[in-house]
Amino acid sequence: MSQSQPVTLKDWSDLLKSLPKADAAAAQAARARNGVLTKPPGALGRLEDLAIWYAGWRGTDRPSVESPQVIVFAGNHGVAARGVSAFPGEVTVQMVANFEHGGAAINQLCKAAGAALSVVPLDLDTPTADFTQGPAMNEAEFLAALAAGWNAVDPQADLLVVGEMGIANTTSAAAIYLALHGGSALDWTGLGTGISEEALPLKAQVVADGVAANPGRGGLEILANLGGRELAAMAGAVVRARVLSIPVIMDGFVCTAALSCLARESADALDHVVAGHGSAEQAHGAALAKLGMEPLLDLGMRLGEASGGALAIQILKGAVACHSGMATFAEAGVSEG
Ligand SMILES: O=C(O)c1ccc[n+]([C@@H]2O[C@H](COP(=O)([O-])O)[C@@H](O)[C@H]2O)c1
Ligand SMILES: Cc1cc2nc[nH]c2cc1C
Repeated sequence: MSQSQPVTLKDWSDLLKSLPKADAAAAQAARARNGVLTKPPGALGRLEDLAIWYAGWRGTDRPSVESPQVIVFAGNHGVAARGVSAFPGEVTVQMVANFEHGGAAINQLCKAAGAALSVVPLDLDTPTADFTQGPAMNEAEFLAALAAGWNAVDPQADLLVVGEMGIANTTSAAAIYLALHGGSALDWTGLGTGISEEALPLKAQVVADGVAANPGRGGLEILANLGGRELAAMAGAVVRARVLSIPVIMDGFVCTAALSCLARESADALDHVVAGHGSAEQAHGAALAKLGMEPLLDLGMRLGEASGGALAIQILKGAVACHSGMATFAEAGVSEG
């Protein structure tokens, strides 16, 4: 589908309200095929619905996963200066170099999954503003980050995983959840890269201050005010994937925060997205529940950098391989129950 790139905030908001739907006929045909494959009905559990979901978005009842793309967006946060992370802000740029040299977990997980990795650093020399003092990004900065996400998607990919790197961005994510869902700052604040339990109240106070300083409650508004460039870019990439009919696996706590802002703008915005894994960050389960999503994996991971999403590619590949490659009862001469 040729959808021109949104430019203004109104373009983004209009597009979110008129997103393309899955191919219902392809999904129906895939459901019928699933019903005659050589297995007891339902015996492949969630893999069955996963394959049908993928078929609907790819527009064919026997799809395959050949060209997954993983994108890691990186951004720096003004709020890092508040002492909310166990690591200093310079680790963001250092880890980007590590991604580029192949030394990070995500490099190995992409290799293992047969996925292409794109690394997109976003103005790392210019951290976003400290959101306890006002919006993290102005409109121009926010639009540039959304556009960077849009442009990073390979139109030839048949699956997209988005993830991020950004010291202090679990503070940003917690503030987004508080703004979206309410409750108390402590409900949404966790240990991130591994701050001490003693440091948690200070982090929660920064989260509360950020939400108090930024009263807007629209999804894009919250993303601009409390997010960061890498969060906005993940959102931009996921919208582009939707118009290209590329299904998406999302990563953990930070990724889910960014995409939850899209769901606030439009209830069906994440229909082409599944949750790759449940992060160990304590509020991720509640955040996924708000989206009505269950993660594919739950391995106690809390790394970010798209790692949980990249690992989940292998689950999706398994689901789609069974769906498209298995024999039917008729083909195999197996008696149905
Ligand atoms: O997304 C998650 O589930 C997640 C949970 C904990 C930490 N992270 C990663 O750790 C960094 C943010 O942690 P922090 O403590 O600096 O806010 C950032 O680079 C994230 O990719 C990510
Ligand atoms: C070393 C390190 C690696 C990461 N990868 C994603 N977030 C990260 C945060 C740190 C601190």
